[in-house]
Amino acid sequence: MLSTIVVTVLVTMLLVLIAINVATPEKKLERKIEHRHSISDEQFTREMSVLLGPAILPGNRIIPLQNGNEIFPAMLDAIRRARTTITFETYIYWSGKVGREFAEALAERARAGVAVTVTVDWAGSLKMDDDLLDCMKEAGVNVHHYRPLYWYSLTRLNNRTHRKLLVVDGVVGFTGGVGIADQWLGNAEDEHHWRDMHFRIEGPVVAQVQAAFNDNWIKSTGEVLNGEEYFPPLDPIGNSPAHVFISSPASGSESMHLMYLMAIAAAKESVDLCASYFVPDRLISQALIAARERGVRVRIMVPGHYIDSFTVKIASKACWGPLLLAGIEIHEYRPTMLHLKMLIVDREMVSVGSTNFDIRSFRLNDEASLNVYDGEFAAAMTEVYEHDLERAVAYSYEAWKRRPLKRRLIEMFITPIRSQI
Ligand SMILES: O=P(O)(O)OC[C@H](O)CO
Repeated sequence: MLSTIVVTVLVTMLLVLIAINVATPEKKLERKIEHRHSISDEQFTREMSVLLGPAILPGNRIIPLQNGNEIFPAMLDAIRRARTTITFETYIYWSGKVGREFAEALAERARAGVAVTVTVDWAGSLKMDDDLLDCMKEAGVNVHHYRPLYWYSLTRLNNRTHRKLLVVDGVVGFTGGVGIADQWLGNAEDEHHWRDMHFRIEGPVVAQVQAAFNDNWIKSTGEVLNGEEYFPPLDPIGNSPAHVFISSPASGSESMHLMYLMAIAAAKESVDLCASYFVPDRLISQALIAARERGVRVRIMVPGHYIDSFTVKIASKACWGPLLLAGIEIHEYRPTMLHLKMLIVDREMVSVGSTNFDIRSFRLNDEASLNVYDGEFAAAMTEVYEHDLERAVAYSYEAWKRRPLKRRLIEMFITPIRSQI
């Protein structure tokens, strides 16, 4: 009898100890970041460099690509010109015309002797037929599924790689919002062709894109891809200072969150945000409102009627009230699904890449973003932003208050799980 009690007490203590260890994570960012310096201030870029990891490197050329019409030909052209190495990481890879073209182009290069390495997220590629994988594997492409479903990895099932990275011969890089699927074909001309941007990158910062690819490759395979064919010397080729940085729950998950908070806190004149999935947390909402209160014009562009996630649509709108009331502008893009992820601050800094403006991207997914600190580039991106804005309609606080009761009820169910969507 006594021994049963002792064993029960010991087992209970052990379970409590385990529960406390599991339920007491390290602290996340929870305090507001004050406005101390502006984007053009050297202190701002110095802090961005050291806090996010990779140094800001001068001498890059960043070419914006609009929609599938420009994005896919540019990526495929770079792949077809590869001489030594291709590294490619993507979240969405679905069967279809685009998926087939990429698989065949990658396979062709592998057959020609190029070392082709591909990381495809397991969940993001559930709609990818096996024949595309076979086509690549038979040609010698080294393809890995990121975090496939195994009984022993269930705790990591919710942490996907959402990164979108392509590097060819270590000298040309690409990142942006695009997935490998037919939704992105065309020129955003109707609801079947999404609006998105990707960026062709040349110059010293390409090495950071390569390093970002290596991060998950090492995690998946234990192998590092190095040597001159992956990291050649990269001379300055343009005028844009930039860096590429990553975030992951496995290491430095707060980088993205921190980057957005610091950039918004630094804003003096304007914050222009284009967010395909806009579900801000409390800190981000506070930061946007604080920026507005110190006179910053804050414009947020989100998808309107056309959005592929009903839950995001509901969770997003549920948080618009205080933002609109503070004078923040929210515009709904009309022609098609707006999938672009871009932040422009004070027409000085631009952030683009895979990162959505939601809690999943800040806390759960592996992301990679490119920050460019170049007024000329930011001005060009502001023009693009304003062109898109002409195809959007402003949403008002009055309209938000008039949301139907049914919608408010659904919001009550979705809001508690908004970090997961
Ligand atoms: O997660 P994203 O931003 O790559 O978007 C993918 C879409 O949700 C696919 O439906």
